[in-house]
Amino acid sequence: MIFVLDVGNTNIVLGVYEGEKLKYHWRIGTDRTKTEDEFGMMVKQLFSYEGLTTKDIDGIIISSVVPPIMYALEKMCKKYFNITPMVIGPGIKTGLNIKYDNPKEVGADRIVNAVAAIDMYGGPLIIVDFGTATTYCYINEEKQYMGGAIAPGIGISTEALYNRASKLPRIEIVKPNNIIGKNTVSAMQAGILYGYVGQVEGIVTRMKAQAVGNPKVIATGGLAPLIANESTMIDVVDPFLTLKGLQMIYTKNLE
Ligand SMILES: Nc1ncnc2c1ncn2[C@@H]1O[C@H](COP(=O)(O)OP(=O)(O)O)[C@@H](O)[C@H]1O
Ligand SMILES: CC(C)(COP(=O)(O)O)[C@@H](O)C(=O)NCCC(=O)O
Ligand SMILES: [K+]
Repeated sequence: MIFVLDVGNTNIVLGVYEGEKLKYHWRIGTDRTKTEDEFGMMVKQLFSYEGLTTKDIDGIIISSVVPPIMYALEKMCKKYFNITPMVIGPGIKTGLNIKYDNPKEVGADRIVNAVAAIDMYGGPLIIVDFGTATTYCYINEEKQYMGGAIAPGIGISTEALYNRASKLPRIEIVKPNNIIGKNTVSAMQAGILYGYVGQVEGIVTRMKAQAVGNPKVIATGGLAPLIANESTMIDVVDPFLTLKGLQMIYTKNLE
């Protein structure tokens, strides 16, 4: 079995694949202060809850957009699994043709998502990832990664709102009963949810206007289901797109 880790700015999503099947998955906070031993104990506990041990794992692959956490994570892999992990970056084949000014600048999560989505859905594609940031990636009909857009994510935008406006509370991001809010909480929920739906529709419409063919729109990330429920523009929600891409890239790099 292989162990895959997707390190985002808010959460680390971990998975165990047996062949092409995702057998287990977990989500933990991206704590930049944790040591290799703390990560090791956390992983051991998650594993043991499922009856797994570190000895069941033959290989590890990590994608990260948080460089400061990598020292502890890589050390954890060596100490507790006795495995040097593959890390998405220089030296790892992805097969992706990247048309960014500087291809090295593209976030590893965006690359991994693109690899998985191209394999599963072909091109053209628009991938929307609702993470700390909301990213939009356009993949053309020739399966080239053309670039995209990066916007502040739903969670951090909501945080900015209550941090900067004294009378606005911290709220849960859920669908309100009405677009016309009758109290502060539901007015904020309406603004955030429908504001985001509008952003997605606005950006996707503009990207589609430039695209050749009709790109399929794939959504992933923590809050994807909530937004997808409110919009007909999202064709597929795939919460495990990044984990799938990691499994595929691992296999590609074994030969
Ligand atoms: N299952 C969930 N339910 C509700 N909110 C979530 C869930 N998972 C993540 N979030 C929220 O979505 C935002 C992005 O999370 P995530 O997709 O894990 O981001 P990243 O990949 O940047 O770490 C965060 O604000 C987080 O609090
Ligand atoms: C845009 C991101 C911050 C998204 O990260 P996330 O929301 O998943 O934590 C990340 O992909 C990143 O740091 N990218 C580098 C810049 C770029 O892709 O152009
Ligand atoms: K992510």
